[in-house]
Amino acid sequence: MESPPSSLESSTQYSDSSFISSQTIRIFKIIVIGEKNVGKTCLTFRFCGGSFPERTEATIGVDFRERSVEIEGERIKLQLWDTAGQERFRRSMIPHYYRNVHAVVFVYDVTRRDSFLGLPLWLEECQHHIATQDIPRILVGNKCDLQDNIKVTTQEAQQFADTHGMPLFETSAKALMNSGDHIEAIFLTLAHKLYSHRSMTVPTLSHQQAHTTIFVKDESLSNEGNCYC
Ligand SMILES: Nc1nc2c(ncn2[C@@H]2O[C@H](COP(=O)(O)OP(=O)(O)OP(=O)(O)O)[C@@H](O)[C@H]2O)c(=O)[nH]1
Ligand SMILES: [Mg+2]
Repeated sequence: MESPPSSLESSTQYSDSSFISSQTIRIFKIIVIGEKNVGKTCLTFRFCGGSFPERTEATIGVDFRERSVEIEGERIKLQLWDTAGQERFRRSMIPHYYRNVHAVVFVYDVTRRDSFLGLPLWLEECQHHIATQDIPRILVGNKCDLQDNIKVTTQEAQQFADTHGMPLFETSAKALMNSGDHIEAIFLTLAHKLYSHRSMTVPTLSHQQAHTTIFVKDESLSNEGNCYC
């Protein structure tokens, strides 16, 4: 599979184009994984696009989103891999998801117990495909705006997170949580972890905004004719 495009949806841009042409920038690959419909696309869109998408469709293969942030005076690029939750849309992509990954975001839906109870399988998959187990990982419970329908308590989620050595964030891609932008804070926390953890330095290619989807070839998708991976 080709490398993902270097420049995608982002709410942050450089203002000085001379800076872009003369600098390199560290790029961090972050995969966002979890059951279908937990809100992976909405969370990544919200962080990179700034808003809650009106409408989403099941992710097929992977969508790339990217955002530059400044940490302690250094501009770094977070490349978010918004992965497919549905088995048939992700099966053949799994090795690509995990290759050279720098951080993992596990997402569950606080209104769906199955998405929480399935987390051990996602961790197992991750463990199976990543050689180094010390990369930053975080757990995100999404859809906290649906307060009357919460099926996973903070306590049990925290216990699970503690057991697996991950910080837990409960949030909503839809609503503003607390006073500030909670989603922003979650990804920036991860960015700080990455900044002081490990890195990959590659030249920056472009500052144009774009958005690209890679479709996955899967025999079970009888009507999906195009494959670009
Ligand atoms: N109320 C509420 N709905 C949400 C939230 N996040 C996502 N949704 C809704 O949940 C549904 C699924 O969201 P997606 O972001 O497409 O889910 P996904 O995890 O990317 O799903 P797959 O791509 O199939 O794996 C959509 O109808 C969203 O509008 C949230 O924070 N609150
Ligand atoms: Mg999706």
